[in-house]
Amino acid sequence: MISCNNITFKYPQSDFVFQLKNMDIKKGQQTAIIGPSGCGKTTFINLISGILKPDSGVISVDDITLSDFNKTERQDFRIVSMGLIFQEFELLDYLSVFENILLPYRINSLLSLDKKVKERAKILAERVGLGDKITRYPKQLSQGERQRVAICRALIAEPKVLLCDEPTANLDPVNRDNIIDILTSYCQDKQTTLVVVTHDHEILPRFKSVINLNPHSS
Ligand SMILES: Nc1ncnc2c1ncn2[C@@H]1O[C@H](COP(=O)(O)OP(=O)(O)OP(=O)(O)O)[C@@H](O)[C@H]1O
Repeated sequence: MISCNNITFKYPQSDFVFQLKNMDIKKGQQTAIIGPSGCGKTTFINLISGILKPDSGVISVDDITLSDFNKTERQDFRIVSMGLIFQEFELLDYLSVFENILLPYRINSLLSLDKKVKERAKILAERVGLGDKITRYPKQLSQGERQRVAICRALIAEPKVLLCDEPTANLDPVNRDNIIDILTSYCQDKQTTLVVVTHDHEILPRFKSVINLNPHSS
C-alpha cells in the first residue's frame, strides 16, 4: 500500500508547490494518475519513488516511511522494491536486449545476478514477445519493442510497486494497447501495485482507479 498524507514539495528554482492532502493506493491496485500539464504528475511519481523528498508530510510504502529516509536509504529502497518506466526508454545502445534487461543487476550491488535472474530475464522477454530478439541491440528494435525491453528491465527485480511515467506517450494505438495489456496482466498476476501517469484518456477504462491531480478538480 502506498500512502501519502499532507505532502508539500517545492523545487528550489520554481514557484510551483506540489500539495497532496491524502491518498492511499492499495497493494496490487492498478491506478492511473491524470491532470493537466504542469500539475505535478511527474513530481508525484518522483516523490513516491523517493527520488524527491517532500518538504513536509508522510509518504509510506508497505508501512515503511519513505519520507523519513535519507537519500541513500531511499535509493536502496527504490532499487529493491520499485520498478520505474519512463516515456523515454533510456536503454543503453551498446548493450543487447538481454543485457539491458539485466542492467539493474550490473549497476546495483544490492542485487545479485545469478542463473535464476538470467532465467527470469528470458521468461520476461518471452512474455512481452521479445523471446527471439534478446541478442539484438536497441537500434535494431521498433519503438514498441524498446518500450517492452524497458518494461522487462523495470520488472526484473520483481518490484512490489511499478511506477510508469507516460509509458505509452510515443506509441501508436496498437503498441499502446499492447503495453497496457502487458503491464496490467503482469501486475495482476504478481499482485504488483501499478501506478501509471498518463495524458491518454483512451487507456483510462483499463484502470480500476483514476486519480486526478488537478488542484481544481474537487
Ligand atoms: N527540476 C525542476 N526544477 C524546477 N521546477 C521544476 C522541475 N521539474 C518540474 N518543475 C516544475 O514543476 C511543475 C510540475 O512539473 P511536473 O513535471 O511534475 O508536471 P506534470 O504534471 O508531470 O507535467 P506534464 O504533464 O507536462 O509532464 C511545473 O511547473 C514544472 O515547471
